[in-house]
Amino acid sequence: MCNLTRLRSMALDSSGKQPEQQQQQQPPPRASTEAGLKLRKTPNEELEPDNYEDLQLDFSPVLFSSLERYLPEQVLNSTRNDKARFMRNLLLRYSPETERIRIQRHREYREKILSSYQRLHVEIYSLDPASFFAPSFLNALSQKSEQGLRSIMSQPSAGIFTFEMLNPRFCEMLLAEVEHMEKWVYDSRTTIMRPNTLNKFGVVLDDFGFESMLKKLVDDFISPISQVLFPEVCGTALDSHHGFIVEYGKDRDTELGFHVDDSEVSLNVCLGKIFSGGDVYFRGVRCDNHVNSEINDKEMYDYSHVPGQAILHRGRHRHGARATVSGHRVNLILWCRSSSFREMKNYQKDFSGWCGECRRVKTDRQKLSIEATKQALIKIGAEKASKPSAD
Ligand SMILES: O=C(O)CCC(=O)C(=O)O
Ligand SMILES: [Fe+2]
Repeated sequence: MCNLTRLRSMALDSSGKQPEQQQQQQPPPRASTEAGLKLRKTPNEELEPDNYEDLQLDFSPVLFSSLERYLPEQVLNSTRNDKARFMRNLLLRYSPETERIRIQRHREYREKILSSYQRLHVEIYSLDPASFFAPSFLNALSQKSEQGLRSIMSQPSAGIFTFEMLNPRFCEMLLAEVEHMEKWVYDSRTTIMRPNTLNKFGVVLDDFGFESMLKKLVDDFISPISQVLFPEVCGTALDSHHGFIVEYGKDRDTELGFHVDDSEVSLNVCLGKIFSGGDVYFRGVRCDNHVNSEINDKEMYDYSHVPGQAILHRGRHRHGARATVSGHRVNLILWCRSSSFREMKNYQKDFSGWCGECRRVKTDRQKLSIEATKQALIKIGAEKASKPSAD
């Protein structure tokens, strides 16, 4: 066992999405609008809510689908856009002032990018598997079987999967696009919104127009793969994401502190360039109650990045990145979330299936109770002590 420095939960600060706890909050059930319409006290369980994922909204689309079940009849009968507008206004009305300002700033930031950023490689904004992916990845997926998928996966440590994923040409184009974005940010004197609370460099791809491409990547590839590799969190599907670039090297971030991601599953792909150092270290999966518990030796795993190669791991798999000692390392990170898992987690008490510490405690308890039963049986003479007697 070794000691652990206190770990941080990475939260978003600029993506326009809510940190985990806030995202799960529902507005007060009797919240009312300016027009005086009241939300239902209980959700309409029979209603099949609309999907809001393709709309530019200030809150998670999943939140809109959940909230729709509380809408009064008068609003339910209107169009999807009208319902979205109604719910957005309601959510804004019940958000704290600081949150409202943050949402407004983020909206203006995206609008500025949309109206004046000129894309360098237009072709990488729509998913094209044949040109994005490495042949081995395409080939494995074309087999449409678990065996085909597992044939390209290495699992060097429990719950960490590595595989060749991206084509070198696609990596080059995305790297060039990122440089082009940074130049635009500098030239236009825009204050860039960073990916999360730990990275001081890097850029959110969703803000720069990659949202629908990344959504398709999650829907068609990462979600089905995760359903096979992580059934405990992806039983249904991954239905939202936060996609960004991290950068390390001289004049950039050097390393990344020990943390867990705000995701069910995280994809981390190295795009290049030439660098040394920058290994990612993993230290076991933990639930909220045990993020700072000790490390078991078996949970220690260090991974060296290779351009084009991906790591897929649980967001709750504690990790950090060591210093990039020379050169420039750039990675594509995709935090993928499942709303159904998050809803379930609210009342799911037993995490022993996936948290290393819950599992250890449960096993210890089982051992103790087996031993206690044995001792009780010995006491009442129903069983002999384990050591055979001399005669
Ligand atoms: O630098 C890396 O490879 C890890 C990045 C990471 O863990 C994150 O951004 O959440
Ligand atoms: Fe991370």
